[in-house]
Amino acid sequence: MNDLFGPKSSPKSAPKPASRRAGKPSLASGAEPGPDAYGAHDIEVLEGLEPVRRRPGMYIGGTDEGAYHHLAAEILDNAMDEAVAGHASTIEMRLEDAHTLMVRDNGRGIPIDPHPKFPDRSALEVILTTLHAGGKFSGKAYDTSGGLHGVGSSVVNALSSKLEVEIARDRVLWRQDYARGIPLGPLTQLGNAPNRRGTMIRFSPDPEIFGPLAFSPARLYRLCCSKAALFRGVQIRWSVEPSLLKAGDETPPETLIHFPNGLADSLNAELPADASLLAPVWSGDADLPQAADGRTGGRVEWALAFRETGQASLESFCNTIPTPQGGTHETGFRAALVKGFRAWGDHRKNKRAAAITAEDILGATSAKLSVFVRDPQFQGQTKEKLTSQEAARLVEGALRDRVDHWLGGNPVQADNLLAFFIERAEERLRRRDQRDAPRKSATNKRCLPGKLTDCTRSNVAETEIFLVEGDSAGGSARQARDRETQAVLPLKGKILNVASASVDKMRANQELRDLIEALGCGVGRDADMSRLRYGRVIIMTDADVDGAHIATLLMTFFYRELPELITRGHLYLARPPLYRIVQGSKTVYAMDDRDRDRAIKREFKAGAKVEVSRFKGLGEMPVSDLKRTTMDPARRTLLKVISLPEDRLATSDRVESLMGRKPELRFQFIQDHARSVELLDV
Ligand SMILES: Nc1ncnc2c1ncn2[C@@H]1O[C@H](COP(=O)(O)OP(=O)(O)OP(=O)(O)O)[C@@H](O)[C@H]1O
Repeated sequence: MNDLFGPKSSPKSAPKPASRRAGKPSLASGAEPGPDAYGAHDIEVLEGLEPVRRRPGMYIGGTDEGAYHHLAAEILDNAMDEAVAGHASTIEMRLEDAHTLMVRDNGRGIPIDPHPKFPDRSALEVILTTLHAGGKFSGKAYDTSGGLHGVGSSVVNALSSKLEVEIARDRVLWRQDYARGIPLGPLTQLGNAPNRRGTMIRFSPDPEIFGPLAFSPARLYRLCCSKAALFRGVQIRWSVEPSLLKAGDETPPETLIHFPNGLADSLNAELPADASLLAPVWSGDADLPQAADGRTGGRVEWALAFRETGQASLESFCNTIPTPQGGTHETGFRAALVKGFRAWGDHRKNKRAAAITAEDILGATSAKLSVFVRDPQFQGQTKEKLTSQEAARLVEGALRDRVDHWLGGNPVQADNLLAFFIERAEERLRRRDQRDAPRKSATNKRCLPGKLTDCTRSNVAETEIFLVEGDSAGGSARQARDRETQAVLPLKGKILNVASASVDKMRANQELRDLIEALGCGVGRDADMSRLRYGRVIIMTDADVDGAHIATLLMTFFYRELPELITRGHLYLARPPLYRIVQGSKTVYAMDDRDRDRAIKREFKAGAKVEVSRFKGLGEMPVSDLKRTTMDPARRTLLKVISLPEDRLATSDRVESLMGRKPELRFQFIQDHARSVELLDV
């Protein structure tokens, strides 16, 4: 076996090993290191703030826009820590020019007395020029701070072409200036400051590190809003030099940001006006158990909006630091919610509640969670994930009781939510079973696509399947459907154009395969209508040009591959509205612009205000509207797709010219008919 560490050349010619006894390595005579030899001289020891400038990514996660704005967050976080500790009430952030930001607080001010370990330097200078210097290690000066590592300010200083700091303490104002982490002079007393206290930092990120990047007013403003929502005891005065706001930028040039109801205020502000909520926003806060030494154990605060439709989200924070990658506080939060709802199910003797998971709840919820804990552990300096083990237990413990109380105090609401989550859980299980079915049983011949949400009734004539455009519309349709008779199959975007595709390409296309499997009756020569699994096949796409295109592709597919679906009258088009028009308690839906204008003129009182909303797509449409206008058999209108026998030849020609392999025919048709197109929705 080769000795991996042994000499590569023959023992005879090998240089003698360097002596270790001398205490200092020596080189064998005549063996001067060549210019390429790797030795001690290659090992650099970076001192002071040099490592930050050489490897900024390690401290701020990179040198991109996110990292650039992370510098602002570091300074703002220090001011927030001062506020959360009860020493500051107002923070000011001003974007003075595209590259210069000023942050000021009215807290205690960074200490300026000489540091005991470095008596010739102020604590301020030590903080700004030394890594791992800070007042948050012991927990004496701050209970639950976002700062932990003692590097934030020094990193900002190292990466700034200039940084000015002013401290107002004991009615005296001090100032020191830095460039790239190096003090430009001593800390100097500027004079008396009888009405001022706290810290002001003005800095400009170094273009040598960040190139041409600049601050984004919108991003900084959002940062201030999200911080202010996390601590109701603080107000943030935001301003930006107005010339930095581009046309159309909705960022206010100056405003006072304050959320007296904390997370609930900010969640409400972010929810779309027409968000269909299953219950009013639920928010609250609770203390975490005290530490053994009697000091505060911290707090947890939450706000939840249970949504019938729309995008689910969970935004979490620890000690005001955003944790986009979640962590242990989220684990505790999820556990408290799921256990709470299952317990409510037990209380209601509803055994089906046992199937609920945290995903079933949070997959239909916009939520915010903020915790304040002592000595938090994060992953890395950018602190994107909380890893403190005890946070899960503390948060779950504090929240569990509150969930129980809330559900018990609002039983009707609790029952509604429970039913909704059970339905989500059962649907998830059904999907899983459908996916696993062919694997579980070799005798099960039918292999239904995983995306299909089937209906339960066995009498085929009474059932229908909705072919919908995309997963988001699929989600809404699943909620709006009648589970017994209506199935939903979401199709991803535009399906293959079968009129111009080869048979092999068609067979390989997953969307078409899913569709064929769901219908169950085969296509082409294999088609057997007696095996069709639904009485009606309904194409339901958005009421816009893309939707019409998808519907056309589907109709072409059926026309070519399963014509009997049309000739026997099984194929339909749903007619979702494009507009909802409301005046007082009256609501009217309109299919298109003309319909809308006519409705406004004829159906509503003239002069009074009407509210018109345009549905961006089926996925955005509130479930109740989708059900009422498009899916409920008692109230909807469907268009039946027909092909008259005498027209078949003409239809076939037209399909070939519009959808087939000869684009020149399509072009000719568009030219011939361009004048008859009145309105194009693009
Ligand atoms: N605005 C401020 N008011 C009072 N003290 C401050 C302020 N900003 C910074 N300090 C003091 O300076 C110390 C160092 O701050 P720095 O930002 O370098 O690190 P940190 O906040 O302790 O930890 P982290 O590196 O995790 O942010 C803080 O611990 C605090 O004692």
